[in-house]
Amino acid sequence: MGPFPVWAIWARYIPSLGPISRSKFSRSLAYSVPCLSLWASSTLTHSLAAAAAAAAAAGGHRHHHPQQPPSLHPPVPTADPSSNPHGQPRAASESRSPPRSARHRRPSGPGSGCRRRPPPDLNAISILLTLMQSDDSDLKLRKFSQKMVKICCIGAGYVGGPTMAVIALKCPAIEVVVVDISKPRIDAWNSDQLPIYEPGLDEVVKECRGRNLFFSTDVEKHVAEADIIFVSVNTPTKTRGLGAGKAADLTYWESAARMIADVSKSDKIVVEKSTVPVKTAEAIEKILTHNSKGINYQILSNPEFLAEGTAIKDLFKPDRVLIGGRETPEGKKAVQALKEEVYAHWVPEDRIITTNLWSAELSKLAANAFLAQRISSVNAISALCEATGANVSEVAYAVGKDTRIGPKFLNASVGFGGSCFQKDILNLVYICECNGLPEVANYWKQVIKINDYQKSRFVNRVVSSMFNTVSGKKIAILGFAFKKDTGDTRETPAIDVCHGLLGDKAQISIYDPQVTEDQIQRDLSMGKFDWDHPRHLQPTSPTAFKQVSVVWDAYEATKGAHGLCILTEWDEFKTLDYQRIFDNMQKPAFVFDGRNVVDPEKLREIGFIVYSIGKPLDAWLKDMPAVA
Ligand SMILES: NC(=O)c1ccc[n+]([C@@H]2O[C@H](COP(=O)([O-])OP(=O)(O)OC[C@H]3O[C@@H](n4cnc5c(N)ncnc54)[C@H](O)[C@@H]3O)[C@@H](O)[C@H]2O)c1
Ligand SMILES: O=c1ccn([C@@H]2O[C@H](COP(=O)(O)OP(=O)(O)O[C@H]3O[C@H](CO)[C@@H](O)[C@H](O)[C@H]3O)[C@@H](O)[C@H]2O)c(=O)[nH]1
Repeated sequence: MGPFPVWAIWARYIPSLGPISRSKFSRSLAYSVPCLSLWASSTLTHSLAAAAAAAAAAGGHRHHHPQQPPSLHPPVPTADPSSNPHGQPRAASESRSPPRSARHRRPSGPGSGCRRRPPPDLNAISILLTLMQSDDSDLKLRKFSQKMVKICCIGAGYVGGPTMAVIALKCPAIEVVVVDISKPRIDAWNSDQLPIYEPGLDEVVKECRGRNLFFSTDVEKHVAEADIIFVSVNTPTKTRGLGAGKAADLTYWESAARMIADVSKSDKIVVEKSTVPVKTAEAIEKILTHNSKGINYQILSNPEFLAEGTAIKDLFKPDRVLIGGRETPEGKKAVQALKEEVYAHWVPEDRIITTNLWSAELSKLAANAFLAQRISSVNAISALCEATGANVSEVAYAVGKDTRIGPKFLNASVGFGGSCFQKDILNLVYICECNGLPEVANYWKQVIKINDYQKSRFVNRVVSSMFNTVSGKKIAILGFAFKKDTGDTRETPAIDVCHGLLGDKAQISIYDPQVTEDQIQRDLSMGKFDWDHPRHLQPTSPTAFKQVSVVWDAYEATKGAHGLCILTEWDEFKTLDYQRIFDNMQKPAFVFDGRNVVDPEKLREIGFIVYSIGKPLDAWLKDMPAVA
């Protein structure tokens, strides 16, 4: 099969979006082998052995794929400037540092934003040190280098990019190609300015790119050549039809599976990296085997547990790697192959867990539900703290000291955000409902309800404290990303807080060190769940919010403001000159700390009226209703 333009691939494999070649699909159904022969561990081993021989002949394990187009290797200087996705194809320049002087200029127009990167931190330094030490571990692992395995990852996003970069780093004998339908995103991966900001990522990519790590839009070619295919595409919440607002939309997964079936000529291990509903592997298996043309596929579930902002650290030292497969001899061999060929290169044996497929798929949803539940638990307690005079930090500390509970993930906040928690819990809720378990569904729904309550409670505090109206008042928003150390704004609580304030006609001035004006305007105008589609498919309203301005400096954002809201826990917000901020604000000057990053007592000494989530209330706030 010859090379295919990216858009053609898209149209071809998504029935609802383009003219899929249905006749072709029926044909392949007709000629597919009706009975899937045994998973060819032998066949795969043969192909691996053949590749190994080729690699040996090529003279070493730092193999460059002979067919790798040369254009993949040199950095591509610019990406589509209009691409600043909501976690989707993002212009390379967007998360990067403008010259210092430029930071004082307000960005205007789509894609004009350049954000500075925080100075190198200890985390990045420790990653560099690990990189320097990795030569040593490579030596230990040369035994694997006799085999040349080729990996292709479909989806060059927050998961596909970093995970594959780390696999390439830790497994120099494996060639890893990350493919995507988005050209701007691939261009950015091939440039000096990567499409996502993640501490330590640049160093890892620089080490491997062009050696055994490649980024390409030639999806079909690399899928056809791969032994192991990771699928790390979007799995958004459905917005229409059956299960709308809850169920996972598997359009992108299905299109990837159909494409794999169509272009494969050799046996494959297909790995679910995306977070998917339980039993997705069964559906994928059906698509692949009905189109198999005698090719053997093994489907594995290998969910990703990295958190943004610490992705590289998490990938270097995962708490666990989970691999689920069929409990057949062939399934077990595929699990072993992924374990030994890939993860055993750097992950200790006792951290690699193997399970059946459904346990692995469900564990991912369950893990996120448990994590989010902790945050909703502490946030629920934060409301009670405010009502009673208890301090949520003290309560969380005391509770977390119980070794059965533990101290992590007990920071009260304005609410959890990010692309995963809400989506995955909704997915879990839907699965429970489909399995006739409404009580279980309602239990998990409550985690999201408390999260929504926490966000609206915060907005109510702002409005009610400021004489029950913010109409025409300038409110500064410090922090828009869903957490620190990332430029990602997907499901950030800042969106809901801004909508709440805009609903009361506030004038909003936003500063975030990593998020651009274009992105913020897109976020505020996008429909619920629309953000989780590839950029070119995201519907957005063309109108920008005139009451919203985005500035490059916290002092600029707060100048003349009546109140300021801290919505992301960026370290720099701890050390701002709050006296200077106070002097330049309207009086009375309010601080609403949604992340508990400032010391409320110190700020009160300056003269601020301070609200901190779950902390004893300022005398001023005590007289105000908790709910406006
Ligand atoms: N972001 C996280 O921290 C995280 C962590 C663990 C798991 N996950 C899960 O991983 C999956 C991917 O998440 P992400 O944050 O990387 O998303 P993302 O939007 O950043 O990346 C997905 C990429 O897939 C591409 N894509 C979609 N369909 C494609 C196709 N048919 N062929 C080729 N490319 C295609 C898109 O263009 C996009 O670049 C989701 O299921 C998510 O729930 C995310
Ligand atoms: O004590 C806490 C911890 C987190 N948060 C908030 O919770 C959200 C999610 O944070 P975090 O879990 O650190 O980031 P994610 O990148 O969303 O990672 C989660 O979602 C990923 C996608 O599935 C999983 O892979 C990770 O294991 C899981 O931690 C953010 O808004 C945080 O500010 C709190 O409010 N309080």
